[in-house]
Amino acid sequence: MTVIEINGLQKSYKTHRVLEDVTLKVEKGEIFGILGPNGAGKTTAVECMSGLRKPDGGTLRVLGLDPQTQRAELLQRIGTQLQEAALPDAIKVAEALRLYASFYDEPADWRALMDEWGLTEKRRARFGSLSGGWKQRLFIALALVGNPEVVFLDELTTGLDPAARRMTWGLIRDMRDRGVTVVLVTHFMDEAEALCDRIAIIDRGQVVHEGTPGELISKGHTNSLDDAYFALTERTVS
Ligand SMILES: Nc1ncnc2c1ncn2[C@@H]1O[C@H](COP(=O)(O)OP(=O)(O)OP(=O)(O)O)[C@@H](O)[C@H]1O
Repeated sequence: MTVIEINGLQKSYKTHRVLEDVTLKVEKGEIFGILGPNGAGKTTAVECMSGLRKPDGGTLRVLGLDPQTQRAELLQRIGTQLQEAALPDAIKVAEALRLYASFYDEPADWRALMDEWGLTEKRRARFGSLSGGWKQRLFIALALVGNPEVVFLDELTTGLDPAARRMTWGLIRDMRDRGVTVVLVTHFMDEAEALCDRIAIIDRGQVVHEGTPGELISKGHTNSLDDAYFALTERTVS
């Protein structure tokens, strides 16, 4: 079942055309990676999918809904990773989960979620006192508190130490195993190779390559996604 269908998506900021013509499909229950260089338009595309930005052209459906005209309904069914600035430093872990659960008509049991994601021991800790890894864990739990069918994660593991990244990968796989569709923007090729069922590489506002990690590696005639990415996008390391 297709959960996200985008055709010819266009978006400009004033005169700067960021998305030229993005076309892609995301299927239910997959981890779908979006890769591409800085400024390629990855975040803009994800923001259009979650209704945060209004596209200038093309068609876009998420769970069969138009993110612009049916945003309220869509927000009840998707989860979006918060940016760090979205939470006040003084809020406690349990308070944040309870607060975000209150935004949804049919939220998950936030106490059970807190437990499942290992956050109970930190329930009285203030957000500002958490390390990066614990903050990410809380962001994942908050993205799931509305019982979403689709979750958007944008550079979730940036800034994490290797152990925290690995732990976060496990959490993302757990999400998929519960049937949640995950859209993951990342700059880490090892992460994309380890986690993603399918990947779209966006460059200069278009999907330039799409496929499973294995398909992209074969297409690039390389042995790793990292090498394939450079071969396929013809970018050189300066
Ligand atoms: N609100 C905005 N107003 C004006 N320009 C913007 C805005 N948001 C993004 N841009 C510009 O649009 C382009 C694409 O940005 P976007 O964040 O979508 O790219 P990205 O692929 O996610 O990049 P990165 O990998 O660096 O996070 C960039 O040139 C950026 O400067």
